[in-house]
Amino acid sequence: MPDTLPSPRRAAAHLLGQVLGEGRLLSDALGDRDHGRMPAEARAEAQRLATETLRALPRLDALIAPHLRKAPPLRARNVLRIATWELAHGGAAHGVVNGAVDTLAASKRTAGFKGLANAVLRKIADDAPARWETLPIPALPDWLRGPLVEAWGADAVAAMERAHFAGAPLDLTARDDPAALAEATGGTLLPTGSVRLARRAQVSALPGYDDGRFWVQDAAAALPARLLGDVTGRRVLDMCAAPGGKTLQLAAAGAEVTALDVSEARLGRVRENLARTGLSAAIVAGDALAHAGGPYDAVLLDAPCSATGTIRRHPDLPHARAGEGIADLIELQARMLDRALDLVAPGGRVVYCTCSLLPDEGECQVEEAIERHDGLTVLPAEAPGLDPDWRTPEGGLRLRPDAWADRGGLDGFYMAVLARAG
Ligand SMILES: C[S@@+](CC[C@H](N)C(=O)[O-])C[C@H]1O[C@@H](n2cnc3c(N)ncnc32)[C@H](O)[C@@H]1O
Repeated sequence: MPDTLPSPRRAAAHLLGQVLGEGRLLSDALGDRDHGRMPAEARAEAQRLATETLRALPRLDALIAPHLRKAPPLRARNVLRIATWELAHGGAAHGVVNGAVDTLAASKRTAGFKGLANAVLRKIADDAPARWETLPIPALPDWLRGPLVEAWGADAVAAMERAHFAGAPLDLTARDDPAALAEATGGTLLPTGSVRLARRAQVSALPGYDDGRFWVQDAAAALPARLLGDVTGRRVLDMCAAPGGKTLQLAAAGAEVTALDVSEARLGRVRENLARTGLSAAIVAGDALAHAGGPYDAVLLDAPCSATGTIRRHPDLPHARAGEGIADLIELQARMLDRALDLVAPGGRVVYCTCSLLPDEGECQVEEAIERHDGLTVLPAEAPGLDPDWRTPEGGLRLRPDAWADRGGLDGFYMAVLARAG
């Protein structure tokens, strides 16, 4: 990027190029130094444009395609996609078209497409808002759709795709008083104890942020720590802790927490979160497979996974990835679960969880662990507000994005409470 700071539209086009051209996750591209130089508001707007464009990509391409004889290169196509999203969502034609033309003009590589963009976008502006709702809900790519249809059926996957397209509300976990947080923020207190805000909000401007009264955490992601029950004074290992949502919950509930993670950089986020909330935990940087502490009264293993349960928030994921690496993650999850069972004291509990929609990273891991370990049992999951529909045959909980559709959905998650023989 040049010395002058890019407009949010140009920065959004760059982010799209990183995801669709380079196969990078948006969260990684957002961490690039050049992006970090932009003012916070422009950064947030660029992220919003890139995220919503990725969420709607097939619809946008369907609106653009009839007006093109030949697809322009990716950079120019991404500018057209962003502008089309804006036009379909109430953007004034004049401003959006000029913005797209300026974005193309800012780079030698795209300047030649100014005239094309001007002509195409003017035509799209005429009918995009009316046609938008008539277009199909974007489908997941085949690499993910196939296994999900096999696991959950075609109707369930269609419902998940609707949930992905609808996006996610903003969920908060209260440090100490969920009802007071709901009142202060104008949010809804969910049956499981999270506070849900229907509208987008600048998190750091919400009441109680500076005093550390809450942290952002999806309602599904807030459940695994709750499944450990009363942890007051208990030694708990949070085995894959960063950025720390579950560490904060455990510390707020009175546990003596060890927050372990292999990523020193990500542990920086845990430190920041602990400092803001005034909570404490022992932070350990290291590989969970080599961790030699303990024994612990309980272990929470939020294992690295495909993150396919978070597509509502991260619609870049199915575009940046094509299922590569999942087999390695499944093997790592099994080894980590074995390690967690070694580190917990006899009679202690291990909560295993992943934010994945794939049974291979959830239900199957627990079934296979039970076959590998004599005396290992699955305890019934207990926490306020659990829906009976979430319970699975092997004793865990399966949460899908299409759950709680009338309340705004949930991230996809799997979790189970395992007890080592005493
Ligand atoms: C799903 S995220 C954890 C989210 C976290 N529990 C929370 O609630 O904020 C998975 C984490 O596993 C960490 N990780 C990956 N491999 C690891 C390993 N071998 N040992 C320890 N941590 C690891 C990653 O750095 C990442 O922070």
